[in-house]
Amino acid sequence: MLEDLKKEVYEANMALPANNLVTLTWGNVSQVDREKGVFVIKPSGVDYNDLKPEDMVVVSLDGHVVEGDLNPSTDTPTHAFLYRHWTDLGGIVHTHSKWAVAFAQAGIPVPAAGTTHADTFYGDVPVARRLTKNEVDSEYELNTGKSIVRAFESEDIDPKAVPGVLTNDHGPFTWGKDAMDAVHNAIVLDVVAEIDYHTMNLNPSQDIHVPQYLLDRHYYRKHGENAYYGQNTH
Ligand SMILES: O=C(CO)[C@@H](O)[C@@H](O)COP(=O)(O)O
Repeated sequence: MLEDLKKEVYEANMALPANNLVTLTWGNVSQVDREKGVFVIKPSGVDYNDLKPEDMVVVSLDGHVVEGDLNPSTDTPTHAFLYRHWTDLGGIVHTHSKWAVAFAQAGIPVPAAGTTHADTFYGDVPVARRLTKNEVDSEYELNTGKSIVRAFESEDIDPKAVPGVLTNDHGPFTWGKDAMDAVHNAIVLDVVAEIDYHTMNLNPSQDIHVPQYLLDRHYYRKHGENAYYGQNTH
């Protein structure tokens, strides 16, 4: 069952090493089928060179394996919580991409510093707070999902407008309308984190945030009913 979705999720997973977003096996992609109430995710710890579409694991939205011979990604409870909580999400990516992890480990949001950022993220990419020992010792991955949602709700950030987060001490999660869209956002996040790192070092005393009018212009020329970037017409 779900052979087309497994193929799509496999291809999205393979796009991670192709875009230098993963080292070894440190990443995972999933995509949900809302009608069937399941999502498909990469198996845990399998070398990308050995990965096959049929290895993808089908999981229910409450996080139980429905189909597949391999253990699903260890981050499955995080994906499941995000799909349950944010019902518009179609695909989720987690990586340990280097520049985003550097910001995550420093506990610093990726600032909305220029139009490269504004094209994809309508504001800073926030950091979900460090988990407590109790949260890590019991249901670590579920609590990671909860900490992500809390970061957005406490700062009143719309997850559709800012489709990514840094989990403190761990790394980035991004999402989108489907798995490939979430991969696109993971690529952008690592690029803008690298650019921001250099911008901050070149001029440490400057507030590097892009002005609101440029943030608006760049975000909305790619998103919403008045988008005109690329082949959009209205
Ligand atoms: O950080 C970790 C494991 O410690 C995971 O996020 C990462 O390596 C990906 O794990 P999976 O291979 O998807 O189980």
